[in-house]
Amino acid sequence: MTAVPARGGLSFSRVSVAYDTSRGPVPALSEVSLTVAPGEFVAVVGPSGCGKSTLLKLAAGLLAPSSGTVTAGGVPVAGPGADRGVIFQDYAVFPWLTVEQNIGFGLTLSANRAEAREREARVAHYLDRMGLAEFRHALPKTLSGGMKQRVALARAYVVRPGTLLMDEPFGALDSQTRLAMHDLLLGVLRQEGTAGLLITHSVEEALYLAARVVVLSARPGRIRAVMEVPFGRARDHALLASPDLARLKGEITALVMDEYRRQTALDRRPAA
Ligand SMILES: Nc1ncnc2c1ncn2[C@@H]1O[C@H](COP(=O)(O)OP(=O)(O)OP(=O)(O)O)[C@@H](O)[C@H]1O
Repeated sequence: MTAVPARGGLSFSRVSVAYDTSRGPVPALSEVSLTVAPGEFVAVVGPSGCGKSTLLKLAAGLLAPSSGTVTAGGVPVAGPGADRGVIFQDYAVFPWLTVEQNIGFGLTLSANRAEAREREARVAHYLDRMGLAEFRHALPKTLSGGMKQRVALARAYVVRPGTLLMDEPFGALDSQTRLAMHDLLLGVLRQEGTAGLLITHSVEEALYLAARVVVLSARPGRIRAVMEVPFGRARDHALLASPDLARLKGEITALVMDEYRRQTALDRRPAA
């Protein structure tokens, strides 16, 4: 197969975020510098509350940094854009649209006749791959949580964004569906040359999907470690039983637990 061009990509340069609250500023990220190359998929792990979602919101253009710069595809992020597909953990689907209309939503506006045919084919492809073909005319309220999340994933994939931004997108899925969705994502990344940033609590998921795993420190999140994942691009389920994966999982889990303990100690400190 001819290699597809690598697309998308992100750059965070010395990015800090402090949220304004009634109790004063809450620092969430501190001096984070990270590059996701075009076509590269990077996972971020770290203790709860360390700033992972904040990092993703910056890339999505839903939040501006207090200092530092964020670019997507080489362009400064000034807000949300079609070049970035965002998937959150909470099945963000439109309740008044059918499954099929939800999946095709991002394609509707630009459709001329040739595009409309292409659009239908793409929507049908993802309805099928997500196991949702039978439910194409169903409204989201009639679907399980896991099915709604598959609709949200399909809606992001179908528009072929250069960069996918994913915040715990597989957390609510049963373990078999999760594995199937991992493989589908790997296929999308390979076929479309898509770059991405994945936030996950699962070190194993991070290692199975990503080229690099970033460990964030206790709040305010700093980069504690960046681990290269030495498994190449072709991943399969045999990897999950490999000693190499187990060793890396152990190393990364130890770092996350170390930061978790620091975070817990910080949270117990009386407010100044
Ligand atoms: N809108 C907000 N206003 C004030 N503080 C916020 C806001 N959003 C997040 N925070 C705080 O910023 C810190 C980082 O939050 P963030 O959601 O990025 O962490 P996280 O690593 O994604 O957490 P989790 O793994 O639990 O989802 C937390 O202390 C959180 O309470």
